Amino acid sequence: MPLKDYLITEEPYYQSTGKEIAHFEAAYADRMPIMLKGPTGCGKTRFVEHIAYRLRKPLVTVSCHEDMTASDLVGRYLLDANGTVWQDGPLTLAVRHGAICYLDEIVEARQDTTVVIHSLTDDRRILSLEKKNEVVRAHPDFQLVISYNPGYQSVLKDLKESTKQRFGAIDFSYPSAKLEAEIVCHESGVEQAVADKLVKIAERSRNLRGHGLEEGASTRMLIHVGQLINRGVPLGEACDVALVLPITDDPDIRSALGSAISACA
Ligand SMILES: Nc1ncnc2c1ncn2[C@@H]1O[C@H](COP(=O)(O)OP(=O)(O)OP(=O)(O)O)[C@@H](O)[C@H]1O
Repeated sequence: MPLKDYLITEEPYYQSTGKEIAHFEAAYADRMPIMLKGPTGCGKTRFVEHIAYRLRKPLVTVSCHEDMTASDLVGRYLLDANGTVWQDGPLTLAVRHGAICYLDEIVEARQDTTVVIHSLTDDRRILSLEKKNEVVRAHPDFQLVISYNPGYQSVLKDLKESTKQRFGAIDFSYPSAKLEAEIVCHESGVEQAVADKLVKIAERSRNLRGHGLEEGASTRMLIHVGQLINRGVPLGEACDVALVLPITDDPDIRSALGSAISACA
């Protein structure tokens, strides 16, 4: 099994927040490409890990960035003692061997990269390795999943309509307060009462979105705060280190967050 290192053998902890598991599994039955939409740190990656485990499929994850080229995805010739050898990139690996390929923040990647996925995400289901002069037909189990944060997009940096329209989409947002507190307890080890406070603080920070903050505190940030508290750092200081300072440099917003923290602590 060439992709055995990519199989998730232990069930990743995931709290479902709606019908996302059923919708994904229905889409997977037809290998429909899926886009996970939502803010940073709200559980998209954890969800796809959980789904890959449920479906018993290997998961190949690629974090996209602006310097990423098509070759980083599909592969390239490398020099070795015997001359040049072809090395499959992560996408080609997934296509050949039937993994779920998760392209995180694909909009960050250059246009030539996004175009590579077009022939894979319509009924052709093929990947052209132009440098190798090979066309790879997707394994029947292959599925493409991308993530997309609508908050970050601008006219200059957005997926082309012809890319978007190849995907079904599942919306993610922060979990309800009760669920989010449960997640923070589970992931950081803090008590319920502390997790409840952190979730209240996060809610207040999310209300500042569009009023000086690009995004409010994510579930991931709350877990970081909880982890510091678990190491003996007082709540206010933990919030400073893992929430206020990373999220903004604006003194007014820092002070607004500080007041929210004092009110909830
Ligand atoms: N529904 C959930 N069930 C379990 N854990 C969750 C859930 N939502 C968030 N988490 C926790 O929050 C952390 C951050 O979530 P995750 O890495 O999945 O975010 P993301 O949406 O993929 O972020 P990014 O867009 O920045 O990659 C996870 O490692 C996990 O600990």
